[in-house]
Amino acid sequence: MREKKLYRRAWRAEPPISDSERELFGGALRYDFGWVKHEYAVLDLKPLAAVRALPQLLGSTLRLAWESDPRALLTVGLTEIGQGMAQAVGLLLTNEVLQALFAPGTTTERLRAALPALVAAGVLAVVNAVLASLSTAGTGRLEPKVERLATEKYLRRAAGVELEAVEDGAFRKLLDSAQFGALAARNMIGACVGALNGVFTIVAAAGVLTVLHPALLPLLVLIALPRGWGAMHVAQRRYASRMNWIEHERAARLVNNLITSRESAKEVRVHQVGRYLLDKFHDMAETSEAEQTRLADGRAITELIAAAFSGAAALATYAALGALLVTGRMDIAMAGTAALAVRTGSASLSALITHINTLHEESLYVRDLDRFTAAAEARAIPLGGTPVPDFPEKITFENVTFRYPDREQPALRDICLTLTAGSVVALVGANGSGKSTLVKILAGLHQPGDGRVLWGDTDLAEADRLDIFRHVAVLDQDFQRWPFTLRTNIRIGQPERTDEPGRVERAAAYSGADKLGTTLPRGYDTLLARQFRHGSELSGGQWQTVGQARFRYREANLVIADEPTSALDPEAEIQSFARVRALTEEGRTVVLVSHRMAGIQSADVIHVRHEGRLVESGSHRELMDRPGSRYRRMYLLQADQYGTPR
Ligand SMILES: Nc1ncnc2c1ncn2[C@@H]1O[C@H](COP(=O)(O)OP(=O)(O)OP(=O)(O)O)[C@@H](O)[C@H]1O
Repeated sequence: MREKKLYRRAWRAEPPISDSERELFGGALRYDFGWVKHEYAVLDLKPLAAVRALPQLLGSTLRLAWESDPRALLTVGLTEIGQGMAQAVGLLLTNEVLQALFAPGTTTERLRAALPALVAAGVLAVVNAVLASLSTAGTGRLEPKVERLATEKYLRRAAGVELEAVEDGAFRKLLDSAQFGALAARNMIGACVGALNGVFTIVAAAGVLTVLHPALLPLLVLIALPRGWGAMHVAQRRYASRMNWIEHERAARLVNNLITSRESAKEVRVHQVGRYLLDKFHDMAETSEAEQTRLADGRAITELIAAAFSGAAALATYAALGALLVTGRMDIAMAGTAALAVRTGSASLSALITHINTLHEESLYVRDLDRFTAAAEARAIPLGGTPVPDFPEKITFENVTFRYPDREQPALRDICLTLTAGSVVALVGANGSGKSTLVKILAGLHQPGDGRVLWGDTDLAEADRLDIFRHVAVLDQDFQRWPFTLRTNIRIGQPERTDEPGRVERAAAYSGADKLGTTLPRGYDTLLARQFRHGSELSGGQWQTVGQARFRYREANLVIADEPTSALDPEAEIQSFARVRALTEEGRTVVLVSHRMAGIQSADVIHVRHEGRLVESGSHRELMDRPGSRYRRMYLLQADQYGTPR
C-alpha cells in the first residue's frame, strides 16, 4: 500500500518544463486531453481487478469485431480453442512418451512402445501449426477491418455534429482524444487473441499439472506472478509517463513542423527563425530524453527484481519436483512432463498478465471513443423536419438573439430583417459586429437563442436542416482551398451530384476561373496543392475565382458571399460584384457581406450592423441621404482615401 502511494506520488509530479517551452508557449503546453483522466484508472490496476474487468473489456471489442467480419472472428476463436486443446493433448502425449521411454525393457522395445504417442505428437504439432497460421490469418484480416470500422464511425459522427459542437473546446478535446480509439480497438484484437491463447494454454497446463500432482499448481502461479507484476509495472510507468509527457512531445513536434512548413518558410529564412527554433527544439528534445533514460533505468530494475523472484519460485518448484521424485510419489516420466507443463504454464501466465494489461490500457482509449460517440450523438444535427420551400418569397429574422456559448455578450441582439427573394442584401459594419454570425444562422449552421428565422412560413427551428443546407451556397472569407484538382475544387460545390459534361467549365467561365483551366499545366486536372508532385500554386485572387465558380456550380437558391472579393484586383472585383448581382436575375437571393463600400452600393437593401445590433437599413441612396448615418460616414471615409470627390 505504502509502495503504491510512493509510486503514485512520483508519477503524479508534473514533468519539468524546459526553458524553451516556457519561452515559446508561456509555460507547459497542456491540452488537458480527456484521456489524462485515465491515468489513475490504470495505476490502480490490480491483477484480480484486471481479470474481473476482462469480460467487459472484451465485450465492446468483440462487438466491433463481429460487426466487421464475423467469419474471421469465428475462425480466430475456434482456432485458439483448438490450439489450447492441442497443448493439453500434447502434454499428455509427452507424458506417455516419457512413460514408455522410462519403462523397463530394451531400448528397441521402449522406443517401439513410445512410437504411437510420438507419431500422434507429431501429427498434433502439424495440426497446431495449421491452427496457429489460420488464427494469424484471421487476426490479420480482422485487425484492419476493426480499425476501419471504428475510424469510419468516428469520422461519420464527427462530420454530423452541429458546428457549435466543433467550436466547443470541451467537445474538441473529446474529438481529439477519441481519435486514438480506432487504433486502440485494432490493438485490442491482437491482445485479445494473445489473452485467449494464454487462457487456453494455462488451462491445459494446469489440467495436466493437477492430474500429475495438485501441489504443483500453486507453484506455477508463484513462478508467473513476479513476471506479471513486472510487466504490469513497466506498462503502468510507460502509460503514466506518456500521459505526462505527451504535450511536451507535441510541442516539440510543433516546433519541428514550424521549421519545415510551407507557411512559415519565408519568415524562417528572411527573419532567420530557423536557427532560433532549432535551438528550442534541441532544448525540448533533451528534456524528454532525460525522461526516456529514467524510464529505461526503472524498467531494467523492475525486470531484474521480477526475474529474481520468478527464478526463486522456479527453484522451489524444481525442488518440490525433486522431493516428489525422491519420496517416490512421482516417477521420472511424470516429473519430466510436470517440468514441461510448469514451463509452458508459467510462460503463458506471464504473457496473459501482459495481454490483460495491454487490453486494459487500450480499452481506456476505446472508452474515449465510446464517450465521444455518445456526445456526438447528443450533439448531432437532427435529421428530418419540415421541408423548406425552394424559392421562399422572403426570409425573415424575427427578434433574433444569439450568443456563443463561451461569450458573455450576445453576437446578435434582437435582429429583425427581411430578405426578399431575387434581391441582393448587403451587410456592412465594423469588425466583430456580427455579420458572419448572422450569415451562419441564415445558413442553418446555428440556431437562434431567442427569436425565429422564417423561410416563407417555415420556422427554421422545425425545418429539415439538411434541406436548408441543400438550398444554400456559402463563399466564406476563409473558404476551403481543397488540396484536390481544379475540377474537383469546383465540383465539390455539389459533390453528391453526377457531373454533366461542360458544367464545371460553365461555372468556371462565370467567375473567370476558366482562364486557369486553359493556362494551368494540366488544365482542369491540375492538382492545386504544391506539396505534391505536379501540384500547382494559385494566388489568393485566383483562389477566389475558384471559390466563386464552386458556389456557381452549386446552383443554390440562397447565395451567401462573405467578403468574396477581398483578394481580387480592382477590375476583377467590379466584374465579380456585377456577376453576383446577375445571380438575382435567375430568382436567387444574394446576401453579400463586405467592407468594400463601392461594391455594395448597388445592393437592393443594405443593413448596417453595430455591436450586434441592426442600426440602419435602406438602399445606398437612402442611407447616403441621411445626414449623420453610420453608413454615410463609412462610405465617405473610404471614398476619402482615394480622394474621390464627394
Ligand atoms: N465561433 C465563435 N465562438 C465564439 N465567439 C465568436 C465566434 N465567432 C465569432 N465570435 C464573436 O462574435 C462576435 C461577432 O463576430 P462575427 O464574426 O460575426 O463578426 P463580423 O462582423 O463578421 O466580423 P468581421 O468583419 O471581422 O468578419 C465577435 O465578438 C466575435 O469575437
